[in-house]
Amino acid sequence: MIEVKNLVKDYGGHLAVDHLSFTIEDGQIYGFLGPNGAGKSTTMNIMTGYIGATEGDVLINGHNILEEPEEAKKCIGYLPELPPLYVDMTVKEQLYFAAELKKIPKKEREQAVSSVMELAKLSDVMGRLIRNLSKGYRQRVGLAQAVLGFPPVIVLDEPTVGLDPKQIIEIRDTIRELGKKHTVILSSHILSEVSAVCDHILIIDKGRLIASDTPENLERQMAGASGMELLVKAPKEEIVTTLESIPQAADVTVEESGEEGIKKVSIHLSGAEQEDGEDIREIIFFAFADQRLPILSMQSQKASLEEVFLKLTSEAEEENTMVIPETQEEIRETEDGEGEKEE
Ligand SMILES: Nc1ncnc2c1ncn2[C@@H]1O[C@H](COP(=O)(O)OP(=O)(O)OP(=O)(O)O)[C@@H](O)[C@H]1O
Repeated sequence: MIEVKNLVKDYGGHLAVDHLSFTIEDGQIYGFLGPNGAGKSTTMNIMTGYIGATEGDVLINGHNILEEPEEAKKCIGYLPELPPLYVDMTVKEQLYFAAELKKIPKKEREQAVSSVMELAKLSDVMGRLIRNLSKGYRQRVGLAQAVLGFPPVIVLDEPTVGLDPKQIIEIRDTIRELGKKHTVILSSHILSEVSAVCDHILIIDKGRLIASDTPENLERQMAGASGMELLVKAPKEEIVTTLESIPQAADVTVEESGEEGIKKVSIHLSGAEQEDGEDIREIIFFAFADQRLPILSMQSQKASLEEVFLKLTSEAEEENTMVIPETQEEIRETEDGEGEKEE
């Protein structure tokens, strides 16, 4: 289990991570989702002991990454955004070198290296120099390196960035395979990427956690952003009056459909008003039927996960517009985020 408690990273006045807390349970695939600059890499770098935090704690299986870095790091394999590879080494040399750094006992190294080469499908290129490998193969070497020794937790920062569609599918399959026996945390700014492989999604924006749930629950939670579109044969006033009796119909627009006497009705449904088990389609149907107003068509519009993501991140944006830098100095700091640079 990983516990991230009240994590803060301040890059000289620019809060890249802003009091972030979450828990990662064992044996699941977690997606760390957020737009560019949300603070994903910074958080992952802190969680894996690459850089320090300004405030807060990270406990990996009970070991504090700052106080017991060796114990904590033993539990984690990390693929950073730019995998550290020696271009003058062959794939095999690189992996043996990584095995040595990870203190895998000498007699176990051969077995450890060959099993990760098999997992990352590198056996055919084991003798090639890394400088001669394609981006996709380099990524696989980085992944193999992270997985070496099969630590319980695997952290992957944007594992598919820059890969072609075939390579993306291959890496996803490998991640799914890893997820059977390991806790996997991967970051991405692409929603479809995360929803394709993850059991749980953490959405982060401007260094803050704005949602944490299963992909299904996130979609359900957003039922409020869903709506209905109807074609109704009735005058506008009667449509509006009929819909006034339905509390869930929060926002209604009635337009000409193009066909005489038929109106196009768009209903925005308010999630807060919806009760479990009730089907809004039936409620709307009977409301119009009672008034003898024929519905000619009815279509539900469910919020996609993409919309959930956009809505949540834009809500966070709106909240943030309240914080206006006052001095020129603050403006400059906010714009370039310069400060204590860490590599
Ligand atoms: N060493 C640094 N010094 C100053 N600011 C930094 C440094 N590293 C990152 N930042 C800033 O911190 C914020 C978060 O960056 P981070 O790389 O963690 O985001 P991210 O979510 O991983 O984005 P991306 O998907 O673009 O990598 C950004 O505004 C970035 O410019």
